[in-house]
Amino acid sequence: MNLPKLQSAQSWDQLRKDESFWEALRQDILPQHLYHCRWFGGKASVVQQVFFSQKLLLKSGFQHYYLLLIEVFFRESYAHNYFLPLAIAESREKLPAQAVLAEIQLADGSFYLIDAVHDSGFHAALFRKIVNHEMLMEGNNRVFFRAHQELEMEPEGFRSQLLNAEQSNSTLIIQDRYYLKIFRRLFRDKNPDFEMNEFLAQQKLFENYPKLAGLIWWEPGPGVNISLGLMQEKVPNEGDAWPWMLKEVEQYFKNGDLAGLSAIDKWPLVSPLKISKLPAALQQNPGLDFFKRIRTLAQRTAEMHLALAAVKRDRHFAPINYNGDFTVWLKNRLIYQFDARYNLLNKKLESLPENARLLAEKVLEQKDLIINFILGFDEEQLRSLRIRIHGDYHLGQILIQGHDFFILDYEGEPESTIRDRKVKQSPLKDVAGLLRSFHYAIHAVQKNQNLRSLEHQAAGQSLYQAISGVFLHSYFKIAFQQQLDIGYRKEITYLLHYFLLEKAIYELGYELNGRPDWAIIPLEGILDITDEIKRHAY
Ligand SMILES: Nc1ncnc2c1ncn2[C@@H]1O[C@H](COP(=O)(O)OP(=O)(O)O)[C@@H](O)[C@H]1O
Ligand SMILES: O=P(O)(O)O[C@H]1O[C@H](CO)[C@@H](O[C@H]2O[C@H](CO)[C@@H](O)[C@H](O)[C@H]2O)[C@H](O)[C@H]1O
Repeated sequence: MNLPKLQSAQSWDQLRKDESFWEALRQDILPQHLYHCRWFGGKASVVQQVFFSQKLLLKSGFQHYYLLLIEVFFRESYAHNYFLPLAIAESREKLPAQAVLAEIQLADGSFYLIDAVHDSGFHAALFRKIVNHEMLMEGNNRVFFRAHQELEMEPEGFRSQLLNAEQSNSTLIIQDRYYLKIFRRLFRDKNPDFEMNEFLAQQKLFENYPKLAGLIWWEPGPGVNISLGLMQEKVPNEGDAWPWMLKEVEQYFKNGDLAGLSAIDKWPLVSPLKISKLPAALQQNPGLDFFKRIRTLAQRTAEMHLALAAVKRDRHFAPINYNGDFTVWLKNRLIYQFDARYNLLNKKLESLPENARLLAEKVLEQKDLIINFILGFDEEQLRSLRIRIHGDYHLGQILIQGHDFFILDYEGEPESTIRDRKVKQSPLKDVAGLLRSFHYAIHAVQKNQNLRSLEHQAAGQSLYQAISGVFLHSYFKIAFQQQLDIGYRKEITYLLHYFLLEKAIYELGYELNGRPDWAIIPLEGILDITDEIKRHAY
């Protein structure tokens, strides 16, 4: 690849002085470079201008790095802020192409200008600064590094690596003990992941999340906290719960007496079910051990919510009632989202495979029912409380450790603004997220293995209602015993229907934009839920 070239008469550590260098970087290099970055969320838009809103020099021994806050303006009249740390490298041999911005000729030599997350010296510098509680400062412009436990640099040398996952952030694994998540898209506010982890760490009521080890944030002026980094202890694990569930579902279809499993009576989507009441065929396959694990997952979910609901004094976390403002916000947001999805679906209809197109047409026919249901939300009918929730709860956010589960990534729904992600919601919204994820896993296996017979579909439905039922039974039991206010029975059913529909609509957009061959799953989900809504005649 032909790299752009930049030059300066200054050395790397004095480069601040050379305005023309930064102008060239801002105007000629960054607008193109951003499109190669995984974390850049504006790929579907056209970059018009890039500005540096802040620039600080980070020194660590003889190494120098520049920390940049960049503001990207799009032709579509909106803007994003990102964090871009810069380093120089003498060679680009071991670097992935997207790590390198330009070749640069400076007073102290020729280098490659790179994203500093690819430089292990930068990892060590960040960690050292966290360990020592350091601060970078130029006037009122400050970056804080704070450890949340006793940390030390390992004497026999520092080890780190950049996690190579499809991510919207950059994660460093440090000394194989800590995960340092560096937020790339920035907001003039605490990131919810940062805020929720700080809260859970102070409060010590919930155990099954990665323990907080350190934080990094930027204060460009008094009272402004821009979260830059969140460091947590590594949770030893056997992978996340998504592949685990896929494997269980695959086994289920492989081992199963399909005739018996598909003959099981159907029951409503959100009914709790005691393990001992499971039909015999399901007690054998996938088996009681599997359902006990689902019970543990429900317990951890309820414990997370109990911890998030426990503090009354902190206004960011104190549980609150439903009110008119919330209802207006919820309806507007969901109607807007549904409209956008409806139009997108119409636009993509012809390009969808035959089976997806048939489902899409059915979903399009449900437009009035869906809109009426969304607009029917009435806070006067609701007695339960709203709390801070996980917000993007699915099987991929849960790590498996032995027979237990750890819950990660409290950043909230990626498409929402930071303010929207912090709005207090029913904890049942998270529960609905996970129920959708169970549905996803079953349908993903059916899709990948082409298990499309009526028997396979009915056996899939039996499994889905059993997993959901066992999860709900256990979650409700703990919620009722420990006074987590999720509402009276009818309210719970209504809220679960509402959030199942909301999540499936969200997923439809996510899939149509990112992986259209998966769109069939939320389409099926929406149709299941609209059937239930019709049965309840809300
Ligand atoms: N503390 C941790 N312990 C073990 N694995 C972790 C930890 N934090 C993150 N991971 C791994 O990194 C992946 C991405 O982390 P996550 O917080 O979900 O980042 P992102 O918000 O960018 O998706 C997780 O799915 C998990 O596999
Ligand atoms: O990347 P994030 O963890 O923030 O979540 C986004 O990507 C998820 C896909 O990986 C998406 O989840 C959807 O697909 C999952 C299976 O891949 C499934 O378990 C979820 O239920 C389904 O919503 C998630 O919605 C999106 O925010």
